[in-house]
Amino acid sequence: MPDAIELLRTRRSSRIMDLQEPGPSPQDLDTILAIAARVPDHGKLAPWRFIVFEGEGRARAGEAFAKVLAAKAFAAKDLATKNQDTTDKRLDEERKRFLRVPLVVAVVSRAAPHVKIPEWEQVMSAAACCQNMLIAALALGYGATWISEWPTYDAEARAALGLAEHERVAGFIYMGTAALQLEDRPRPDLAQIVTRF
Ligand SMILES: Cc1cc2nc3c(=O)[nH]c(=O)nc-3n(C[C@H](O)[C@H](O)[C@H](O)COP(=O)(O)O)c2cc1C
Repeated sequence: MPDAIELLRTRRSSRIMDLQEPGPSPQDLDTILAIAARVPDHGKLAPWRFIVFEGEGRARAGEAFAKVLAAKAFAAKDLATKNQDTTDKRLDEERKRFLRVPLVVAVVSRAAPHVKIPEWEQVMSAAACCQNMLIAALALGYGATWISEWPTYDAEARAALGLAEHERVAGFIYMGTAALQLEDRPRPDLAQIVTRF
C-alpha cells in the first residue's frame, strides 16, 4: 500500500491505450466505488450516481454511441456525401469506445435546484467523486484516467446511456492495469496560483 502523500504527490493519469487487462476485481471495484461516494456533499444529497461498464456492457454502450452517431450522420446527409468506408470505420471506432479498456465508470451528476444547497456545490461534489475514484484505483495498483469525449456533451448519447435530461456526465473514469507509467507533465508553479490575502 503506497504512502498516501507519496501517492498524491506523484500520481498521474494513464493514457487510454496503456490501460490493459486486468481491470479492477469485483472486490476492488466495490472499494473504488465506496471511496468515490465518500466525498464532501453539502446537505447529504448524494447528487451523483455511478454507471459501471464492464464485460459486454462496454460493447452495448459502443453500439448505442454508434447508433446515435449514425442517426446524426443520416440527418446531416453525411452518408450520401462521405465515403462509406470512412463512415463504417468511424462507427466501428464508436463500437469500441469503451472496449479500449477493461472497465469504465460514468460519474453522473444529478445536480438540481434545491431550496438550500446551490447547484454549483452539487456539481463540484460530482467532480470530487471522479478524483476520489482515480486516486482509489491508483492506490489499489491500477491505472486510471478521467475522460469526457463527445458523449459527455451530446444529449442523445447521454440518453442512450440512461441519463435523465437534467443529468450530466461529470466524467468517464477509464480503468485498467497501466502498461506504462508516464513521466510527469509540467505542473503549475505555486507562485503563479497561490496568493496570500
Ligand atoms: C473533466 C475532465 C475531462 C477530461 N477529458 C479528457 C478527454 O476527453 N481526453 C483526454 O485525453 N483527457 C481528458 N482529460 C485530461 C485527463 O484526465 C488528465 O487530466 C490528463 O491526462 C493529465 O492528468 P494527470 O495530471 O492526472 O496525469 C480530462 C480532464 C478532466 C478534469
